[in-house]
This record gives sequence, structure tokens and C-alpha cells, in this order.
Amino acid sequence: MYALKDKEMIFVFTGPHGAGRKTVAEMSGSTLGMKQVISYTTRPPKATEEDGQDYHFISPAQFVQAQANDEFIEVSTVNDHLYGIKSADIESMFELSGSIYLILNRFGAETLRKLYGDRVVLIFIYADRDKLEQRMRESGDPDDIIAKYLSYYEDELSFRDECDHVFENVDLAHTVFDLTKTLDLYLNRNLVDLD
Ligand SMILES: Nc1ncnc2c1ncn2[C@@H]1O[C@H](COP(=O)(O)OP(=O)(O)OP(=O)(O)O)[C@@H](O)[C@H]1O
Ligand SMILES: Nc1nc2c(ncn2[C@@H]2O[C@H](COP(=O)(O)O)[C@@H](O)[C@H]2O)c(=O)[nH]1
Repeated sequence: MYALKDKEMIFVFTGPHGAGRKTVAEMSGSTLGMKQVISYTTRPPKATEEDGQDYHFISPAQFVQAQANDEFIEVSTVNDHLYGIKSADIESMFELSGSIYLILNRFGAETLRKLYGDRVVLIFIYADRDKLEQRMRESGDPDDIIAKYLSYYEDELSFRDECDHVFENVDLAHTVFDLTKTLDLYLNRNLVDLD
């Protein structure tokens, strides 16, 4: 397991699927110069997804081999597909930035909190069920996948009380504005006061 240095912080974005975690994390993360640690998955890529950008797409055999080599800090199964984060990627992203972020389900968020305690900030992003369904339909997800993800909605939502910050993502610009202000408080960026 990677040992965190001095001021290094890990931000974990969690919440129900389709709430906009990826969208808001990327917008605030790039504004603040944070690096994303990309997960590995055995799920096949969607038409819009790129290897190395959205996920590292690997075969089940490659995943099992990496697991046997003890490369993953955390592994989760969703809809019969494996997902995991490699310890080496956490280390290499910290070489590029003092703070990193990940987008994980509640089980991944819980594991990182157990491993790194209060050096992990849990950010819960949600929207109501109807909005999520609408967004998944607009993204072109098939009906059976939408139904599966919606079946996890209540369980994912119940995790919000265990998170440090909660944002309802209705208006994207407002969410990103509020989120960026919140993350900035953790970053000690030594800004010059121009007032
Ligand atoms: N505030 C918003 N209003 C409308 N659409 C949004 C908003 N935020 C995100 N979206 C859209 O909702 C869809 C899901 O967003 P995103 O992929 O960021 O969600 P996610 O929580 O990371 O879920 P996933 O696990 O599918 O990646 C995307 O098409 C995105 O453009
Ligand atoms: N615990 C982990 N959860 C992960 C990881 N990578 C992604 N996820 C979450 O899984 C679901 C399904 O993702 P999808 O892109 O196939 O819809 C979603 O909640 C992701 O945030 C991981 O490494 N560990």
C-alpha cells in the first residue's frame, strides 16, 4: 500500500451511478490541477469510452493475474464485472500532483477511508432517481443496464451520511462552483489575496 506523504490528500467521488460524479470531478479536478487515478475493469468499453482515459480495459485473465500479484489496493464487482485500483497508479499520480481523485462506488470509498483515514475526503454526488434515469437514457444506456443501476440507487444513497460533503447535482455550473470552492479549502494553495 502506498504511504501518503506530508500533505497528500485523496478525494473520492461517490454516489449513485449517473449522478454526474465523473463530469463534476473532471471539471473541478482540472480547474484545481488534481490528477485522476483511473480504475482497471473487465467491463467492455462503451462506444464513447477510451482505454486509459475512462478506464484501463483489461481481460478477466489479466485482472486475475494482477490480483495474484497483489497489485490492487481495492477490488469491487459490479454487474458481474471486476473493477480495481492499482497501488502503483496512486503513487505515480502523486508524483504529478499533491492531490488525487478517484470515482468509486460506496464499497471502494469505504475501503479507501479504512486504509487512509481522514486523509481521504469522501464527496457524495447525487440527483433524484428520475433525473438519473433520464441522464442514463440520454447517454444511450440500454434498458436492462439502466434497471440494474437504478436497483442500487437506495443502497448508494444510504451512504451519503458517511460522506464528508454532499452535493445535489442539478445545475452543473452551480455544482462545479460549490464543489471547487469546497475542494480548494483542503489544498493549501497559498493564494495571494488581491483585495
Ligand atoms: N447537472 C447535470 N445536468 C444534466 N446532465 C448532467 C449533469 N451532470 C452530468 N450530466 C450528464 O449525466 C450523464 C452521467 O454523468 P457522469 O458520467 O458524469 O455520471 P457518473 O455519476 O460518473 O456515472 P457513470 O458511472 O455512468 O460514469 C452524462 O451524460 C453527463 O453529461
Ligand atoms: N469500488 C470501485 N468502484 C469502481 C471502480 N471503478 C469504477 N467504480 C464504480 O463502479 C460502478 C460501475 O461503473 P461503470 O463505469 O461500469 O458504470 C460506478 O459506480 C463506478 O464509479 C473501482 O476501481 N473500484
